Amino acid sequence: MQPSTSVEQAEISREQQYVDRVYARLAAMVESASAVRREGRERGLLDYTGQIKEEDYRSLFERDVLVDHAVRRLAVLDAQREGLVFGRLDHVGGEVRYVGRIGVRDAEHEPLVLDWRAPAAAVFYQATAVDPQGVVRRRVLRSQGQRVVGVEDDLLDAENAPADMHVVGDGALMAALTSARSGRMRDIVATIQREQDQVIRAPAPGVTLISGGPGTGKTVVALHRAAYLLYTERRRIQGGGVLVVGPSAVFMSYIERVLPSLGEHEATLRSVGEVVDGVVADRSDPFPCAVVKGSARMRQVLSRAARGAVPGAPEELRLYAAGRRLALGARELTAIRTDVLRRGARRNRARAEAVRALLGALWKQAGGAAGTDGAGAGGRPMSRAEFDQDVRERPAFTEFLDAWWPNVTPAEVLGWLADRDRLARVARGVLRPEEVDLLAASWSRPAGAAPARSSSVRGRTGYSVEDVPLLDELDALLGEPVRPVVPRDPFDEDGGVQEVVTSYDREYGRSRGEQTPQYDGYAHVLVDEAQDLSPMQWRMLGRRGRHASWTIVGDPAQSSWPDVAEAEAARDAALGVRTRRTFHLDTNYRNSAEIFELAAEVISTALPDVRLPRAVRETGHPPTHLTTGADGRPEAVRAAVGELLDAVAGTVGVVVAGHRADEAARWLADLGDDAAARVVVTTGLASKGLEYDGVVVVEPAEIAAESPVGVRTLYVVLTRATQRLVTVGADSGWRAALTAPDGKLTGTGPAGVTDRPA
Ligand SMILES: Nc1ncnc2c1ncn2[C@@H]1O[C@H](COP(=O)(O)OP(=O)(O)OP(=O)(O)O)[C@@H](O)[C@H]1O
Repeated sequence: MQPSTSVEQAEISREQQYVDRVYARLAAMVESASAVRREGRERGLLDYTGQIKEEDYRSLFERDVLVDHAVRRLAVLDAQREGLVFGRLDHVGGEVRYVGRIGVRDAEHEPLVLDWRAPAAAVFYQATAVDPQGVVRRRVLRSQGQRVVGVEDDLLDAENAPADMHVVGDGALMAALTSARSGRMRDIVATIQREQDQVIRAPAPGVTLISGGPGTGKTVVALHRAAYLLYTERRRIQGGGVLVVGPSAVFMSYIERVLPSLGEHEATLRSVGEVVDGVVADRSDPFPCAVVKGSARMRQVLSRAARGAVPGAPEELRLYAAGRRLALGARELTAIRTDVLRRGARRNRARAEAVRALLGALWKQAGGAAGTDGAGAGGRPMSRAEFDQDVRERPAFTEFLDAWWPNVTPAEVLGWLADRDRLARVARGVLRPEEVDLLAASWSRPAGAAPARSSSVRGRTGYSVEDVPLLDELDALLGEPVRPVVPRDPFDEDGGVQEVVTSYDREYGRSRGEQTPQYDGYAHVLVDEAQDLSPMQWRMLGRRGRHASWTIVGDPAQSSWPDVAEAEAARDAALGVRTRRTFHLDTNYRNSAEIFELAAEVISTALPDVRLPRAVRETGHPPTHLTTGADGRPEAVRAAVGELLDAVAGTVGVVVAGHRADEAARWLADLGDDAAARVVVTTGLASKGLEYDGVVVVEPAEIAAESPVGVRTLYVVLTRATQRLVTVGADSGWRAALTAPDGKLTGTGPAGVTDRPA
């Protein structure tokens, strides 16, 4: 049973034969789904003239079902070309099963490949040598395209292995972990570990909380869980959809291929700055301002702001009705507005109530309430209904109303708060004066600032990520304006027919790159890097998953949100009383043991009780520290990047404090095409969730100093590298200072570290 090259080649050829058979069958399945789609399209090419006949509707409906089914099928089949079959199980007694990204049956309906998510495939991930669960040998097939290039075996039950069974390969997991990173996350479907599989297959209802240190696979596991739930609960979940929320747009593009590679296209991926439909947040506020905007105290500020008078609104209503001059002054108008909105009414929904209150006040002034001298043109007393009708039709009233109680958008209300005095009034007793200054300044930035007036929340840029939950809160407080109900012809072009051809249109629309609409009532919400969410962000997400099941991924030790208790309270409010299931992952699959040792030392000093994961891989390359002096920084960084480009096959990340990002990009601008393709300059906060084969950390002390919880950000930064880590500092004091309890210098860096002057 010793591995040898020729034995391995023979095993690969044998597997290739099977894999070829599966691809041939897949081609036949694609052809038959394409034929169905063609037929559906042909049925749809009806030449309408005048009225549509009922049988045409039936035909359109059937076409829709056909196209819908065929298109979904093709999307699944098309996505699975690469490495379709990745696993094989040899059971006691000789039965062999193959596991793949999707299930494939032969023409007689016999299974050729089990879908990895099917219950029968679970054993592929769960069986171990201690508990083989009837499996003798587990084999992972490594492929490039449709070609099998390697096999990696685990012998789980030597006693039951037949004499002619070969066991080859060095282990699939190590091969996967040491392979070069491309800048896009890959799925791990072939090498999911047992404890990860338990999280992926946990029951759907309620809340699944996944914690674990850096690199423990939280993100990748959560994404596989989403694919698993879409498979096992397709009916429930497809109705509302899955929302996946991550920290940044860069992170979302880093993970965007994982679900499609698992055959799933149904999830909506949004960074936390893009959760509100149509709002594009293209920057983050500086830390002190972000902390105020994220705080739960903003609820009260916004609630007061949403109830305030519209700037420039008339302070008096004067009109002639019921034979009298009537007038309501500023105090009466304020009292009416306050009263209408006090009862929790949403401003844009409460216009009718405001009108009723105005009419009531005018009627009272006209003496109507006393029933004495309300009189029509001919001296006849006016009824209340006549009075109301009369007032409503007067231009003085309608013009007043449009100016006094217009529909207001969240963007407008946020814009009002750029006025410091107004903000100070609504924030009285809630925010400190210096906090008011920060916010007013952030909203009154001249160019690209949150616009003071716009027609809608949608389609605007210039907001910060921290503004987005505030806009969403205001949207909830203001409500959608009540629209007049226009009766619709159920068969008109824009109504009925559109409904009937939905799938056809959707498919056609997709090919033209159209966006699918956003749903607010998601069936499942997956939140990554949840430790960083502010209370206001939790409220925003809570509105999108009122009836959803949730998967929440986070690591408190990596948190950049200062008030953990406040954020947890907001999270608990968003999740309500749903059942919770918690999982903790303990193995760091990303970092080499040498690199993680340094990161562990840094975080343990700041958070002595932190539960650290175990890094499984040794490379023999401890981190290198370059001390540059004041002027040598650019040259040292360039040299370090050059060395890393030679040392690793994949990506190199250069991580700096926020204020150095532009200058660092300039240092590296002319390193050539290879560097342009593989090197990324990023900041501590922006590197969350990402990974690179080599990492250069520039001035770690500056990253740690960026916020009161900057040491946690530095911990994040020090855990981004898979293979090599270099730090560059003007002096070497940062290590001693960071790892010294109470800020005292210890004089020595962590063990196993190579020091070098640059
Ligand atoms: N079972 C596995 N097989 C192969 N690779 C794995 C496995 N589990 C995790 N990995 C790899 O480990 C790396 C870290 O995974 P991931 O980014 O999901 O970790 P994380 O816990 O979210 O990290 P962080 O908290 O630092 O963002 C990724 O490259 C991932 O593909």
